[in-house]
Amino acid sequence: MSTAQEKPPLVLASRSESRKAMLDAAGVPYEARPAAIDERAIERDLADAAPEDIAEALSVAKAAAIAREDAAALVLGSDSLVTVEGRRFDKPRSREEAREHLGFFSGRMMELHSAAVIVRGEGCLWAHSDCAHLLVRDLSDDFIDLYVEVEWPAISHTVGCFRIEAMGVQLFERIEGDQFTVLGMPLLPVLGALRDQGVLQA
Ligand SMILES: Nc1nc2c(ncn2[C@H]2C[C@H](O)[C@@H](COP(=O)(O)OP(=O)(O)OP(=O)(O)O)O2)c(=O)[nH]1
Repeated sequence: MSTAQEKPPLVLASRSESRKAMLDAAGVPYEARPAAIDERAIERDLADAAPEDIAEALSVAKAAAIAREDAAALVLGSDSLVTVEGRRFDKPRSREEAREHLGFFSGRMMELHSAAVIVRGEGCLWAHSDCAHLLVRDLSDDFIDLYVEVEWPAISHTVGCFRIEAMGVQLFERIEGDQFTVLGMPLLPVLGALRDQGVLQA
């Protein structure tokens, strides 16, 4: 007799293909359930907070939204945001906005903050944030036009207007920091927390 499908012990409160790809590649059993939260409203309430605190708060909001629906679930939430010289950038809403963002990034240092949390019921069991530094080279207008034509609409789903695993790598002179943080989630600390929670074999 077939046994009921084992319910994966972990819920990823995200629609992010990048985060799902990281967990899939790492062999982490999970179920993805995107959280419907108003990120912009939360960011407005946290306008003066440090970027890492905003990323952590958004991660908690996503995970808590799912945990409210399923009190037994262990829920992983994550968020990434980009700042350049103190100015925060969300995902571009149009080709034109992507070109504007890239024009501002040119020649400047980008900070990519990625946070992750684990929530069960009302409680946040674990939280972590990390920051990577990406030095954007001087970008010509012709390059920006070509880049946006090639990478749109994929970059409409990414903070910083780039996929590092695709043509986005051409934006940078130097990258300092964890590769997974750049991809959108501090995976190594997440795996450690999942071992502590018994989701993964220690
Ligand atoms: N493929 C790819 N995605 C990246 C890269 N850097 C950042 N991202 C993605 C990861 C996230 O999906 C997105 C950051 O936006 P958010 O943190 O708001 O997550 P998103 O709205 O995608 O999903 P979620 O809110 O978690 O349901 O940017 C990269 O280099 N490559």
